[in-house]
Amino acid sequence: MTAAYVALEGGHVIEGRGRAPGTARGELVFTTAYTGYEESLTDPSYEEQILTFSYPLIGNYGVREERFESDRIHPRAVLAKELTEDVTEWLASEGVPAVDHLDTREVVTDIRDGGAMKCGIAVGEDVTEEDALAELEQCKGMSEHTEIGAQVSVDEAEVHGADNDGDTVALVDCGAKGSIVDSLVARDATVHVLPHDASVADVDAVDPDILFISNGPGDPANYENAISLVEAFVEDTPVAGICLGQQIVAEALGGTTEKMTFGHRGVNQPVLDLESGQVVMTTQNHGYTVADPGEHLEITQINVNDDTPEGIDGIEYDVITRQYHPEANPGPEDTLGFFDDVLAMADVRATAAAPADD
Ligand SMILES: NC(=O)CC[C@H](N)C(=O)O
Repeated sequence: MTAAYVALEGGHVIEGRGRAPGTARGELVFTTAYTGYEESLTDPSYEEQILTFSYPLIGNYGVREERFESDRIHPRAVLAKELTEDVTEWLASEGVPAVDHLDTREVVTDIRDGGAMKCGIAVGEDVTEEDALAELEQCKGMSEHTEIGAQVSVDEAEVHGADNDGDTVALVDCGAKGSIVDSLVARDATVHVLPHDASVADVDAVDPDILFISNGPGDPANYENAISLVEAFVEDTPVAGICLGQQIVAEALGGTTEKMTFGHRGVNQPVLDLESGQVVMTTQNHGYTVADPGEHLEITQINVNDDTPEGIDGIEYDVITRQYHPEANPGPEDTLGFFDDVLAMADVRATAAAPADD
């Protein structure tokens, strides 16, 4: 059996069965999602993290590229109770260490008690506990990954839905999931996916109806350029954001963000809409949250479990953001209407700007 050691912050080492070999370090988090492992593993928001699946069997319906959210696996390593051959081969083919046959309840309880924590992993024929501890020793805290946006963003602008007749969206790619682009293109939008460090002139050049800030990994405070784009455009252009995007919009408009203890990761997070009183089930993957929306934004939706902000609207500006993932990959589709609401902001603007018809 291939040896596998998982060293947790504080020095506790857990042994498991080695599946995909290698060494890795990252922030240890867990997801309670029971389906959608292909979407989760290819979600760029998991960059620099080690992902524990609390659901006991991962890989039971194979691996299909059409379900991928990006072109590679983003977590640095994967832990589960049982990984199938299919998913193990996929992880191994991308050099991502994987461990199973360990007590994932113990790992999840440790994270719930201690918070998302640093972790080192060593998997292979000859590895020792010390190899995992050496990885742990070198592990940085999430907010120290100051260039994380560059690791996941496109380098050059891309256009999707070029032949569509609808709105033009400038999507600032801080690690965007593919299904966010697909959801907009399916609603007749032309989406210009711009690098995370796009300038004001780059955004102006596509003359967007909507400025959209994507999801992405790491600490929102490290996305200074995206924050400055929101500041530059919000007075004249409707702004939308998902997950990291909500946090960036809040930072830009005088709000603040903070790190949560262990965050929300799963596909059954209940969210209450404060106006309608309706609760919907949502997909989530975040470790930071908006602490204070500031005076230009109001909270419209909250998490039923812990009251954290899930939806935010602009007070005097056209802004809508969501902390959860309305694109629902994986996850329930209750929230897809968000994309219609975003694009409707452009229509309202156009109607208001049109000359009176009399
Ligand atoms: N999915 C995301 O966009 C995650 C946002 C941010 N990195 C967080 O962990 O809170």
